[in-house]
Amino acid sequence: MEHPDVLIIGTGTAGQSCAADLVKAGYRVMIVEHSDRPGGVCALSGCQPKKWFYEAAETVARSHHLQGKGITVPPSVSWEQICAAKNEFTDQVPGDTVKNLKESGIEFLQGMARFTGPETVTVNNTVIRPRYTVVATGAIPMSLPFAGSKYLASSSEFLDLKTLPGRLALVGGGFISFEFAHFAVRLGMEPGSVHIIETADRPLGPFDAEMVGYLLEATREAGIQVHTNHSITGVEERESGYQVAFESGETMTADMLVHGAGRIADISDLNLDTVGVAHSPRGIEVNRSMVSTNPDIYAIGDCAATIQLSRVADFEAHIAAEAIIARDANKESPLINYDTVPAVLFTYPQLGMVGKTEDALREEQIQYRKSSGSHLDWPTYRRVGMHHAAYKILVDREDKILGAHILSDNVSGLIAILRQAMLSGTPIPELYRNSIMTPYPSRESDLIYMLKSLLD
Ligand SMILES: Cc1cc2nc3c(=O)[nH]c(=O)nc-3n(C[C@H](O)[C@H](O)[C@H](O)COP(=O)(O)OP(=O)(O)OC[C@H]3O[C@@H](n4cnc5c(N)ncnc54)[C@H](O)[C@@H]3O)c2cc1C
Ligand SMILES: NC(=O)c1ccc[n+]([C@@H]2O[C@H](COP(=O)([O-])OP(=O)(O)OC[C@H]3O[C@@H](n4cnc5c(N)ncnc54)[C@H](O)[C@@H]3O)[C@@H](O)[C@H]2O)c1
Repeated sequence: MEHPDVLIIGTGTAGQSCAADLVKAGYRVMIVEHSDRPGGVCALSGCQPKKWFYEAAETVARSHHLQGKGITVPPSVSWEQICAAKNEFTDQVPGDTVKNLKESGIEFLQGMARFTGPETVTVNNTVIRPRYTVVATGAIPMSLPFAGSKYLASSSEFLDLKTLPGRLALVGGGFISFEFAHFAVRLGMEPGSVHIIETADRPLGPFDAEMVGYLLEATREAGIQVHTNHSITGVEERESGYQVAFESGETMTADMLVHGAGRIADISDLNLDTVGVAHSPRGIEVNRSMVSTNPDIYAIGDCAATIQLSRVADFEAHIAAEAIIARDANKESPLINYDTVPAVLFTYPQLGMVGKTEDALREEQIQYRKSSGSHLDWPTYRRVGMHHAAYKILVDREDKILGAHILSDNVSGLIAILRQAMLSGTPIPELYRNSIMTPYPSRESDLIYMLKSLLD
């Protein structure tokens, strides 16, 4: 029997961050991983690898916009080279992960972890009785309710393709489908051959509806077909390709179908019911210190019923580690706050947001003022030939930001500034004044144009 202070299940970004904090604080930490490729989704098949495709796609898209503005021949693309560069990165991840864990003094155990008693976890034949367990098992594509869903490839399989298919249908109109569709049409697929199939009446539910509308214009202009209100009833493999049947009676044929219809917590094999950990299809229920309904078991990252983003997973990991340390020291637990979680969709243009959408403010009957603009023809966008850029900033009665939404070719800088203003409660007049002396001309120096109408 092993008796670590803390057992962490999963070596993704959440598990690694939590383990690093706890070992630094002097805890005996053991981490378990069942995959023969430790390191987690973000590094191996999510945020990082997809960015290799995004960067090349951005260059292609931008060069097309710049035709007639100095670019005469848009670049030609090698999918194979992008994959090789991406694989050079991902191939290092499993080895580096284990090496870093061990060098930091974290005990690494290969195997599938399961709760086998009220206070025990078993990995292979090793029984572990930790003081605390942190579940960081991530998420997997959710199972879909139609016949033939087995024909859908996962996002990881798509990122490992040797060549792009002739016709591609992405099932689900969320983050994964939009990002993949945008880079697939820039990296070799013919306009019109990429489809996004969304069951709801609009895609990208968490984003501001009006901003999504502007992104949809750019998406369609890039040659991507977006089908909303389309419920799949079945998929069949035919000689001509995969035939997708819809509730309406329509059909569509594609050479490849990819799952982009949501991911659910990877917790079904853990035996959570034996240890009294409440969970739902959204994941493990946690309080604001990441404690589950069992006080000795924490849940962080994609397996917790919170938000599935990498840096949210990391932040939750730090909160859980701090909460464990605080508990042992009889101090108050830290609490997480999700009010200013930023999200960026890596399409071209990118769509970024922080805080609330306009719909949410209306629904919650929160009074607000807004400054917004679309199809911006500021020099920033004229220079790069982008005519879909848009923004929306929502403020309360005290001039503090409630939500900010940007559609641009590089949104992260602006979203980070607006998020900092939210965190520090900076009122608009002060943010405007601080933003005058910004490096100029840049995306960020345009902020004063966005804020000006809010000064009245
Ligand atoms: C295609 C794609 C693109 C993405 N892009 C972005 C992005 O641009 N920005 C962003 O913020 N987020 C992005 N995300 C989301 C981000 O990847 C996740 O939020 C993040 O990886 C979650 O980390 P995690 O540590 O919670 O889980 P994971 O990284 O999934 O790690 C969980 C680990 O636990 C292991 N495990 C599971 N069960 C057990 C068990 N019983 N015993 C032992 N080990 C177990 C798994 O094998 C895995 O290694 C993307 C996701 C995908 C799929
Ligand atoms: N840039 C980023 O930060 C980034 C990129 C990729 C993924 N992610 C994370 O990974 C998570 C999973 O991504 P995702 O794109 O799979 O999910 P998602 O939750 O973003 O979108 C899923 C979409 O699929 C739709 N859907 C559900 N069932 C369907 C069906 N049967 N047919 C058609 N449509 C259906 C939903 O209505 C929804 O719009 C995201 O929620 C996000 O948190 C983040």
